[in-house]
Amino acid sequence: MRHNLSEVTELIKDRRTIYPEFFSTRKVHREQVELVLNNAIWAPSHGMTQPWRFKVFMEEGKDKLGNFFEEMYLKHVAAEKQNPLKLARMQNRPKAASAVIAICMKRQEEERISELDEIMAVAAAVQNMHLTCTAYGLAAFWSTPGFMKTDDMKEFLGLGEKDRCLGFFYLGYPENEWPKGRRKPIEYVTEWIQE
Ligand SMILES: Cc1cc2nc3c(=O)[nH]c(=O)nc-3n(C[C@H](O)[C@H](O)[C@H](O)COP(=O)(O)O)c2cc1C
Repeated sequence: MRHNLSEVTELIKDRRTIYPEFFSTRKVHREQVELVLNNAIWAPSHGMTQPWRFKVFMEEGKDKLGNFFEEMYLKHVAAEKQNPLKLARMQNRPKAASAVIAICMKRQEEERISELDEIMAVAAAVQNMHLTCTAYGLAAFWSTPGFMKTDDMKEFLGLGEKDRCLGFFYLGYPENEWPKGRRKPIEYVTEWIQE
C-alpha cells in the first residue's frame, strides 16, 4: 500500500458542505488558500488541458463580489420569485467567508476535448480543494447560483465566450461541531456485471 488507506477513507467520508452562515470569524490565511489551489491543480484532465481557472476574492474583494451577487439576483431572478431573505443571504455570504473562489473552466481554442470532459476535470479539482479543506479543518461550500451562467458573470470574471463559471467555493472556519454525513450504501447505486 502506498498510502494509509484508512486515513484516506476517513478524510473522504469526513468532507462536508458547511454553509457560510455557520462560519466563525476566524480568518483563513492566503497561504492556506494557496495550498488548497496547489492541490486542486493535481486533478486529472483529458489531454492534460488543465482547464481549471480560479479567481480568489479576499478582503475588500469579497465586498465587490457580494454587491455583484445582489445586482445579479435582482436582475436575473424573476421579480415574482424574488425573496428578500435569499437576496440578503446571497449578498452576505462572501462577507461571512474568509475567501471565495470563483471556479472557472477555460475552454481550449481548438475544442479538441469535449466541454463535458473539461467540466468534469474542474469538478475533480474542486473535490481536491474540498478534501484539502477538510484535512485543514476548514469549512467549505460549493455554490452554483443560476446566474453563474450569464454573460454578466462572464464579463465580471473576465472569462472568454466559450469559458464557463462553474460556481463559487466558500472557505472559512466552522463555528460549530463538524457535521456528520450520510450516504446510500453501494448496493443501491451499483450493478455488477460478471458474465
Ligand atoms: C456541483 C455541486 C453544486 C452544488 N451547489 C449547491 C448550491 O448551489 N447550493 C447548496 O445549498 N448546495 C450546493 N451543493 C452542495 C450539496 O448540497 C452537498 O454537497 C450535498 O448536500 C451533500 O452534502 P456534503 O457535501 O456535506 O456531503 C453543491 C454540490 C455540488 C457537488
